Order: sequence, then C-alpha cells, then structure tokens
Amino acid sequence: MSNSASKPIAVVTGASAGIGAVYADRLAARGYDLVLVARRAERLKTLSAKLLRAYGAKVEVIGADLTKEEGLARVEKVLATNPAITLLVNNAGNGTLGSTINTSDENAASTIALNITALTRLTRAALPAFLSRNAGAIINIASVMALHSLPITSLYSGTKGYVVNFSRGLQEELAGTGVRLQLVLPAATATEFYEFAGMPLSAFDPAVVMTAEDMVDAALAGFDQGEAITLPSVHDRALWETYDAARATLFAATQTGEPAPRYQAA
Ligand SMILES: NC(=O)C1=CN([C@@H]2O[C@H](COP(=O)(O)OP(=O)(O)OC[C@H]3O[C@@H](n4cnc5c(N)ncnc54)[C@H](OP(=O)(O)O)[C@@H]3O)[C@@H](O)[C@H]2O)C=CC1
Ligand SMILES: N[C@@H](C=O)C(=O)O
Repeated sequence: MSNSASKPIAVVTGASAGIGAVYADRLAARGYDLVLVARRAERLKTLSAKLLRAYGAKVEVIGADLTKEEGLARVEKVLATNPAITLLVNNAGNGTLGSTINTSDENAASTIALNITALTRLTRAALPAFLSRNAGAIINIASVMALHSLPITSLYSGTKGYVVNFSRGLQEELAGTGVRLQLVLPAATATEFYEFAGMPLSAFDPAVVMTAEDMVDAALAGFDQGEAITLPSVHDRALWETYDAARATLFAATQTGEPAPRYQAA
C-alpha cells in the first residue's frame, strides 16, 4: 500500500466486526490510513469504502485467516516491511464458552492459534521496525477474563492470561524506548463474539454489557493518557493498583529458597 507521505498507518486485526471495526473507524477519524485484517474480506471492503468517504482514509484490505500459516505470514510481512506503519492493534480473538471437555480439539486449537500464536507473531513482526525507528505502539486486546476463570472460560481465560503476561513482560522490555504497548482488558462488550462463543449475549444482564463504541473510546482515552493497562469498565482505578500490588507482594514472597514451614516435617 502506498500512502500519502504524511499519514501514519495503523494495522487492525479482526476489523470486520465488533471492537476491531470500531477501532478502524476511530483511528481513521484520528488521521490514520489503515491495514485491516480478517477472514471476511467483503466486510472489510465495505468498511474501507465507508472510511474513505467519511475520513479520506486509505485502506488496504487483507483477507487472511490468522490461524493459518499463509495468512499470518502475509500480515507479518506487511508489518515488517511497511515503514509507514506506526500502530498495531492486536484485536482478533475468539473463544468458545463451554467446558474444556466439551470443546472440540479444532475449536481449542483455533482459539490458541488466534489468541496466542497470531498475537505473538504479529507483535514480534512489528517490533524490529518500531524499535529501529524508536517509535510505534502496539495495543493488545486481552479481557477481564484473564483475571477471572470460570468453568466455561478455562481455555479462553488461559489464552487471555497469556496475553496479559506476555504484554506486561514486553512492556518491561520496551521501557526506555520510544515504543509502547497498551494492554486493554474489556469486560462484556456487545459484539458478534457471543454468536460464535456458544453463549448468547442475551444471557448477560444488559446492565453489565458495554457497547463496542464505548469500549473503544474509553480504551483510546486510556491510550491518550499513556496508560500501560486499561480496564475500560472499571470505575475505581485504585482496585487495579491494589490487585497488582498484592501480586507483586506475593511474587516477592516466593523468593525464599526454602520450603514454607507448613511443608516441613515436624
Ligand atoms: N465481546 C466481548 O465481550 C469481549 C471481547 N474481547 C476481545 O475483543 C477482541 C475482539 O472481539 P469482538 O469484537 O468482541 O468479537 P467479534 O466476534 O465481533 O470480532 C472478532 C473479529 O476477529 C476476527 N477473526 C476471528 N477469527 C479470525 C481468524 N481466524 N483470522 C482472522 N481474523 C479473525 C473476526 O473476523 P472474521 O470472522 O471476518 O475473520 C472479527 O473481525 C477479541 O480478542 C476478544 O477476545 C475481550 C473482552 C470482552
Ligand atoms: N468475551 C468475553 C468472554 O467471556 C470476555 O472476554 O469477557
């Protein structure tokens, strides 16, 4: 894609629906040209025409299955070689909500491939170019289910726990560089996610469900504020600080080199 000299490009995965489509809209409104990725290329083309009309944004559409080597490699190549790309939104993700035993091998593999492998590979593909320019940003979409595992979310929560730990370690690696990573933990958001998850959105109390527009606008407000971790639905930020401080205290307490007295023979 050749873009006008002055416009940065953002890559958004999973832009054919839900949260990713709203990111595409908001980033185009902010003056980005876009590379949009998803399997349903027709939807991306429709969105692309809308964004051109509304904001003059140039959009490259990549119809790719990010659980497949060929699709993933195509997007990796774009990230590694287009110097106008300054932002990667790793949004594509899925999950079947159900018991581990009743989840098919195919579904489990696809969720792991998309939520973990694709996110990791695309992040790693973007980083060398971002670091060589000492500029750029990555937004990784995790979930509050990374902090809370239920009988129907073991696999999904496990993959989102990976996103959190991978992203937090990477944030430490990037400290002192001009490259930043924002980790976003949405709670229930009204999207097509639930059509594929095997649990209808109608099963939720509407009071706990956010619109995708509100979720993305809040996440981008957190991005603008320089937040490393954004929990769009959490009103009391101090709750996160307390949680994270407890985690750090527990980790420090693991560094004893000795079995705890309760495990020692009397
Ligand atoms: N909705 C919610 O309640 C919450 C969602 N999240 C996370 O937000 C992110 C976006 O989800 P959301 O917008 O809700 O879900 P949607 O189902 O609405 O959108 C998912 C997007 O990912 C794309 N996608 C799915 N599979 C693949 C694949 N194999 N290759 C490429 N693209 C793929 C879909 O496009 P296509 O089918 O065309 O390929 C679609 O654009 C996910 O990471 C999800 O885990 C986090 C917390 C809450
Ligand atoms: N998409 C939801 C699954 O439970 C979530 O991440 O909150």
